[in-house]
Amino acid sequence: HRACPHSFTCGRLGTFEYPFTKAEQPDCGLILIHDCDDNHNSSSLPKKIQLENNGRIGLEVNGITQQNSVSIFDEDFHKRLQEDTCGSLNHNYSLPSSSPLFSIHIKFNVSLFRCKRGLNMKIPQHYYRYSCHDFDIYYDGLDSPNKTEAHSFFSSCSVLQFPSKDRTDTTDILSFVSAEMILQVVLSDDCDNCYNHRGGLCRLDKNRKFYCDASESKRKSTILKLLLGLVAGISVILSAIVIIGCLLRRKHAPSDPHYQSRNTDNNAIDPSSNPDPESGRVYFGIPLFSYKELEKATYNFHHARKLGSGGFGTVYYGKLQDGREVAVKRLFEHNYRRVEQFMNEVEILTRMHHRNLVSLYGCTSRHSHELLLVYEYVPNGTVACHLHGDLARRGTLPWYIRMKIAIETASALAYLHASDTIHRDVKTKNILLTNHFSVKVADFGLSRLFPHDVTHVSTAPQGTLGYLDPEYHQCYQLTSKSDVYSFGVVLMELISSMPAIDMRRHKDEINLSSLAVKKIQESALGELVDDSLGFDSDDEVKRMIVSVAELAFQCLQRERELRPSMDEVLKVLMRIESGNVDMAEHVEEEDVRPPSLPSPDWDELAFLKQTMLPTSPKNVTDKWDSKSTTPSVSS
Ligand SMILES: Nc1ncnc2c1ncn2[C@@H]1O[C@H](COP(=O)(O)OP(=O)(O)OP(=O)(O)O)[C@@H](O)[C@H]1O
Repeated sequence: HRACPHSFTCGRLGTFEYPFTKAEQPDCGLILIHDCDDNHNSSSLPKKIQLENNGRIGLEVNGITQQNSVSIFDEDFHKRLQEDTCGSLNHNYSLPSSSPLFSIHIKFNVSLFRCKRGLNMKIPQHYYRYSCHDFDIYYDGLDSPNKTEAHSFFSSCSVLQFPSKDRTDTTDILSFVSAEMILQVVLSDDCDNCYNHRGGLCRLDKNRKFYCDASESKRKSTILKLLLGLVAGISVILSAIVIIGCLLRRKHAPSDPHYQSRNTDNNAIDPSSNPDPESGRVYFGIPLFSYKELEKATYNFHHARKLGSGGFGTVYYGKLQDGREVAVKRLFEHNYRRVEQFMNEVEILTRMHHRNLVSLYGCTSRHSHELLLVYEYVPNGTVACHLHGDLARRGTLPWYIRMKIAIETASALAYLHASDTIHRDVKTKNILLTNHFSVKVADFGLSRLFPHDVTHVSTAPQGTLGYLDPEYHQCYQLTSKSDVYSFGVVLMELISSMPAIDMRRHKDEINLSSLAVKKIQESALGELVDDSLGFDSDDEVKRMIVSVAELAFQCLQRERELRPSMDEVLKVLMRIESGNVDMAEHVEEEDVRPPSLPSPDWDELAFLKQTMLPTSPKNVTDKWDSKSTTPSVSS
């Protein structure tokens, strides 16, 4: 398998790694992808996946979501669902039987209850009924995670499992159950050990028993052993000569105090004398992890465990000994500036507890071999990824989920601001999602605490192009209104599904903020809206999108005094979502109040009584008077 590449490209689907392999190289992986090399024209063949050796080659691959997950479309199942819905819902959906080398899981599985017809019962809240000739199907439109109550309620019915695109609230069974799904491939322990630790490839022998084909790595390790033996032999001979030489010199010369003291100093700084001093200690109230433990949890920072990279380091997936799944951020270099950033991030995060902020479980100490941060693992990718990245698929992020994302992000930012903290790098790549599409705002690496008595902090510009506050860029002055500006860009991304910067757009439209402001001023918001959201077909969705665009326009004002505060943004979003003008009484305490760090200035009552943000001078669908409040139209 020396000829096996570490990864391969499959047309527009991107890069795949083991256990996937091109059908042309079946020995290089466990799951074959067909027609990867057919990319010559736009109507190239759809790529197909073959889950079993000699099995059906029927499932179309839509994309790769994470290193071990693919998004697929089962055309046969789709046809059966459309043509004979009841027949297809009569039995569980099943995938080919698992191999001893790996198992395949459907990421979003939904449960349906198939009950005898005519059960005259009052069905639980959120549940819907779909009637067939011989039976009725009941399902939870919200697919709430706690099924215990439902299972006892439907105890006389059978439970069936089907794939779903995501967990969406739906009354239509044909969008709830879906032929589009994400498959996750998990290697067996033996195979995982073989591939990730021994550098081998997993194989089955004639009797379908596992063996690890590590022939090349064995050959390499034999050569290595021989080399090591040779080096060790030479070292022993050289050491013997040096020792004999020294003994002879001592015998013939007076003692040398300088030599002795240098020797002692060297011993004092030998790092190996204290190999793992940090394990189990606590720093700023958070646990310190030992480097070794994290090395083990991430399989020695194996490339296959890499979740992504940012400006400060690389993030790896890991599993701790106690079973917790974690994201370990490994900072690039151990120099002073980064140590400062690291400690800053640790200090801030330990003091922040909010349901929409990523939790920090712990870190290694500043004296450790390497600086590592251990975060809760948030499994469902970033908002950027769902909007215009690897996970983007038409219609999978309906408007009401985007609204929820906007509100939860605003809630996390309002909380940070109420704790006198500026995020500094608000962007859709820093908004992570759980499997239920709840927000976890991440990456406080650029945050700085600022004292109560100053209105800005003067510091070098940091942040990401496309989201940068234009005033901050000019004056190097940072206030919480810089986060509000960036959040305005996030709102426009949620409305349009376009990236904040796109070099392929016309030069005046490279920045989404400029494009958005231009379209709003031209009364052409409709041209910007992602056409899968129902802007033209659903009046309620249109009302919300128009109001959110109006709010985004205010966030994008060039002059920061004209921008609303994050509290105001949150309240307006909640009002837009509910359609209720008098929302003040419904603001939940935890939405903004910092529970562990109440600011002395914080007056909750005053906050709740605050009037709502006045609406814009004109509706965004009207022509905007550019003189009154013109946001930044340049980068
Ligand atoms: N807690 C986490 N759980 C799951 N994945 C994570 C977590 N934190 C980060 N990631 C993944 O790692 C990637 C890199 O994260 P990181 O914060 O280092 O950089 P970034 O936000 O992409 O860039 P920048 O350095 O500009 O902020 C993210 O895009 C995300 O996919």
